[in-house]
Amino acid sequence: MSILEVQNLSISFQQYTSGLKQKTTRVISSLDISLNEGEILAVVGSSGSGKSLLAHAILGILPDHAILSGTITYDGERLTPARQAALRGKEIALIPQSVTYLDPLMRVGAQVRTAVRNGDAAEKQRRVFEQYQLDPAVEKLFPFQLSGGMARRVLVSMAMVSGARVLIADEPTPGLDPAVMKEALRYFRELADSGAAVMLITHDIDSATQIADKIAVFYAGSTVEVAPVKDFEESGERLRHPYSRALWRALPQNDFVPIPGSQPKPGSLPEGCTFAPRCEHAVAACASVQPEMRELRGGMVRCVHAT
Ligand SMILES: Nc1ncnc2c1ncn2[C@@H]1O[C@H](COP(=O)(O)OP(=O)(O)OP(=O)(O)O)[C@@H](O)[C@H]1O
Ligand code: NI
Repeated sequence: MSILEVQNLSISFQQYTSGLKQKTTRVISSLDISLNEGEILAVVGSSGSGKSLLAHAILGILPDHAILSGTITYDGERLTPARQAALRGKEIALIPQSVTYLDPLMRVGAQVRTAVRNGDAAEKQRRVFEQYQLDPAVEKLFPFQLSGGMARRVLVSMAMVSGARVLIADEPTPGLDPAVMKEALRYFRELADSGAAVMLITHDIDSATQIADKIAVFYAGSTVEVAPVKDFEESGERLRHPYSRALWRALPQNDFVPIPGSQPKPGSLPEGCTFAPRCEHAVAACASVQPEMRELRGGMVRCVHAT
């Protein structure tokens, strides 16, 4: 059952260009996504495609100058800013992409303990530190005294002790050593198997295919495809969107063929399909109308040609 639904989400930023002139730049457009209990949805896509902004929109932590439209529902009820504040870190937890989200003035053991909702906080914090190979002495340290990898393990620990029903992990693994990374991924799987919904934002398609149930592919501020993980196999011929196939084929273990061109920047998005300028199947119509997301073979795709 779906626990979190994002419908027709768009996000823009209003920025001053020169003097008092304002410019509105749309960074996410008409994005739909849903998270199911018991499932891991991996979100992949290149840098700047809008993955972190989606996470921040769900948590209600976008910067003040962000303009948001569309609806986000949690447990069948619309998420308002007040509800987001009440659920944040409790029912909906984030492992942020940046370690600057730790409170600089609070010892890290105490920070992790504040995230515990049920049971013995001290005991849970000690156990989770052990699980992620953090020495008991780390408890007493402040964030600035941690290495990048340690800070990341503290962030993962905080989310893990929260007992949240929805976990959004934004690039949780870079800088972790392979053993700790494997442990974290295994734990995401366990969380999902115990009924939570997990959104794993990652550049690492390989890890995503190992633990996710579905993969959403982002491109230039929206999803171009949502596919069951089994479609990411062999040469990717079961994938629905030309960009997903290109992304899959560009991996070193596949053909290692790069995609010519680059993702358009917000503010200079093409009129029609955002991928059309790089797509070998593009026809005139692709350049004029942005395709709608539609269901196809047990997944979703935003391409008029996909069959
Ligand atoms: N506060 C902001 N003001 C203006 N533009 C922003 C702001 N935050 C993000 N953006 C723009 O929104 C777009 C999406 O950013 P986002 O951080 O969501 O990308 P991402 O997919 O998470 O990338 P990465 O993989 O590098 O983390 C980028 O073009 C970024 O420059
Ligand atoms: Ni990001």
